[in-house]
Amino acid sequence: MSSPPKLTTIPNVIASGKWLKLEKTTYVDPVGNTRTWETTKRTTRQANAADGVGIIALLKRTLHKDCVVMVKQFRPPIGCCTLEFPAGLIDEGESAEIAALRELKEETGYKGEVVGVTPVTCLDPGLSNCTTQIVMVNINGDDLENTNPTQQLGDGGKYYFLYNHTFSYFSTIRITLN
Ligand SMILES: Nc1nc(=O)[nH]c2c1ncn2[C@H]1C[C@H](O)[C@@H](COP(=O)(O)OP(=O)(O)O)O1
Repeated sequence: MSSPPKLTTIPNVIASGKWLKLEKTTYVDPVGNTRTWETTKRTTRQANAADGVGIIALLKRTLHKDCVVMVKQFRPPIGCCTLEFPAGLIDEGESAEIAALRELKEETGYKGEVVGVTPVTCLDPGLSNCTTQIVMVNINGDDLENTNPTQQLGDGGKYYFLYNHTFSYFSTIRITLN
């Protein structure tokens, strides 16, 4: 089976904010028609890295069933709380693995160990060029450092808001696996 031709695209910025921009992307389709597509992009993208990581973290404790660690948090675009895998943007100079362990510590308080990482994937390519790597992490729940995990939410931006509503807006949920 032959692979589809790589298309040349020309972006034209329609609107730009601190975190996101909206572009009109012009491209020529495989039969020669010039078309456009409305595309959102993150302004924070680092060279040679995915935009962010999603973390599938397994909490392992002696005499307990394993748990998947998730976070409940308020998400402004949908105006309500979601139950999600811990996740976050990759900072400048970070690998996906380092970003995953940092975000897991910040959002749940757990110290983890990376056991796997996926290739870069695009979760909503009809909307955005935004990319993610899923990082698989094990948490040794018997480790003293992991017996009383405390979130490390900063005191700026959304976290200031979250600090005052910690329980209802950002909490760790453990789902037991059978
Ligand atoms: N689209 C966004 N709009 C904002 O107003 N602010 C945003 C957007 N995307 C990210 N951010 C800000 C909010 C946080 O202060 C930082 C980092 O978020 P991070 O924790 O890495 O990622 P999520 O948990 O997935 O929000 O970026």
